[in-house]
Amino acid sequence: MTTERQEKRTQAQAAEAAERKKAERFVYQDDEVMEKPFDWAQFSRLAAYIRPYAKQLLPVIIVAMVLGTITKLLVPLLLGYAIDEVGPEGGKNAATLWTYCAAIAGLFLVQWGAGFFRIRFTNIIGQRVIFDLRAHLFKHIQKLSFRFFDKRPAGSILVRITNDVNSLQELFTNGVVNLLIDCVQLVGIIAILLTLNVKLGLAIMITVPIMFVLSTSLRKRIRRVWQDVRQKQSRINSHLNESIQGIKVTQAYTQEKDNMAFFDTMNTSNRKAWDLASLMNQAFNPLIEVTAGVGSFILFFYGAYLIQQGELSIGMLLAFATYVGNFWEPINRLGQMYSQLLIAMASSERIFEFIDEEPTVAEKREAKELQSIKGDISFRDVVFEYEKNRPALKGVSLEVKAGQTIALVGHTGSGKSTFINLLCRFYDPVGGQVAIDGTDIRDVTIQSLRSQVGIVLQDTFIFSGTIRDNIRFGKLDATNAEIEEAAKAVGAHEFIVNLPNGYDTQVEERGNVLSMGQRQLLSFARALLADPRVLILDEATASIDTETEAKIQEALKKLLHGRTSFIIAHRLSTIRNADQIVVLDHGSIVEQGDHDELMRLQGYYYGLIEAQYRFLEEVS
Ligand SMILES: Nc1ncnc2c1ncn2[C@@H]1O[C@H](COP(=O)(O)OP(=O)(O)OP(=O)(O)O)[C@@H](O)[C@H]1O
Repeated sequence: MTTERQEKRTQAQAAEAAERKKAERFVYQDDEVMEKPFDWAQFSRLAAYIRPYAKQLLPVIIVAMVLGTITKLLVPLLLGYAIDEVGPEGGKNAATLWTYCAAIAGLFLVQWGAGFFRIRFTNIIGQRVIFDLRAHLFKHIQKLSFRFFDKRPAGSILVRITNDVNSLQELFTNGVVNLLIDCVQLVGIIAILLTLNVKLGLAIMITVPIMFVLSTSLRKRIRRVWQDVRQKQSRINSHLNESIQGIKVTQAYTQEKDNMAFFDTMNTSNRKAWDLASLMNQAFNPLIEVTAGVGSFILFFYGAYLIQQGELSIGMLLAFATYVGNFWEPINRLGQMYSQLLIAMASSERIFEFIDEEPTVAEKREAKELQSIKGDISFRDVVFEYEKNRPALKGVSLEVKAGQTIALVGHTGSGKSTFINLLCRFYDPVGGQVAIDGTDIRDVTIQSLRSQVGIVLQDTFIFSGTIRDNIRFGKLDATNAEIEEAAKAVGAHEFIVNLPNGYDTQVEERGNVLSMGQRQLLSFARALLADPRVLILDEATASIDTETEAKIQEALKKLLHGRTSFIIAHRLSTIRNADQIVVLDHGSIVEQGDHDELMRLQGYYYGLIEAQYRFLEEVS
């Protein structure tokens, strides 16, 4: 029997290990803490977003809140008095009853009106605050430097702008006001209960500590299991995102089955966490009800005794019963609110972490506008490292005359993209200087620099919108005629007019409906329209058909004409036509000159070209 059990256990352990191994393929870091302790400094920072609307809207909310609470507290009292006065001992007539009825109806009306205005105005404030916070965050993120994005996956940035901001929404729309209302209501009820009858009031309050202990200890556990659910859900989301983005690779390597199995594991674990969480929730609510039931039991039992003793009237007992009913509601809600507050604390901490991030490429206070440039570029002993003590450029010096075309070549990781990143000032060098027309690019405004430096990336980014909009991205105020002219100049017009809606054809995000060559031509048109004095081009490595290749070469000639250009070149034809070829290796310029000079040298460049020829011969 024992050996059987042992065998079963070993089998289970083996299965678990296999699952773990499978799960190791995808690692999703749960660096995002779901809850944080309450922090005043952070709360007041959040509250600062309310300030612009406070003067206008807060008075209405406060008046509505106070009116709503007072009327709610008055109703049971009036009910009690009505019963006592009209009852056998009071001896008043039906007219008194009608007066009470009218008064109570009036109170309900006021309560409704107050509730209406309170909800309306808190929602307005909540929405405005979230709108401002999201805008502030997005605006700030747009300004951040590449270093910031190097460290973070796009998904996690997205989560902060969407989920974290949303989790604050509930807090701002209802949370804070409800919290205040509940506190005021609780204090009010306790005061009324003790005033009406101290003995009965105190007797009922015995249940408060029980309720409090139950509520806080259980809620803590419930919070933890819900936290687990959220974490598992967020992992599923990350995996979904990755799976959809990488679906082509998954299908190409026929990994669907494994992928599905992994997803199943995550999905199951999420379901189990959910089951546990909802089970605990279900256990919690009846427990609260039972405790409330104990309160009611004390109320009626002890209340009846006090009536017998002549210390309490029937009306007051009924009033008590209504108050006690209203008593558990805020206590229960306060617990929920507390969880919400802790989640909001974690979210706001993450949001402020981004907002506090300073762009590493900062603009000097005294930065000048870079006037219309000629296009002379110099790199003077430029040193750069992405990570400490791992230089990506080791003292690079280069002089380029306006209008020249420079081909940057070198093995992968030699520093070509880094060179370009520094020229666009996506990063600042740690040593040396990059200058345009003799001016250090750190002394000018980023906007005036980048508006004169155009960049065409290898992986052309196509935004969702029309073809026309995508070209217009180069110059937002371009007319349709200018757009078509640019497209014609680079030879893109022909394929565009053959699309179903010509220039108005909708292309989805990343331009999946367009071929590689078409996307390139589109990005050339975009760059030509922008008409920058300095052009940077990361040439696509993928080979395309010879006809498109010829078109692209033709377009390139147009694009490069009359501007200083830097091309991370992969095509021999582009390299040959360059005025200067700069060969980089391990972050240093190892050779420099035109094609013939470098070939004669039979050095590094010669080796690169030879290797390319050999490769082409082997392939063909
Ligand atoms: N964001 C980054 N963070 C850390 N290191 C980086 C980063 N980008 C590049 N590097 C490192 O800097 C060095 C130079 O990279 P760079 O991208 O400039 O090379 P490259 O010549 O453009 O390569 P490729 O031809 O493959 O694009 C490499 O060692 C690379 O690993």
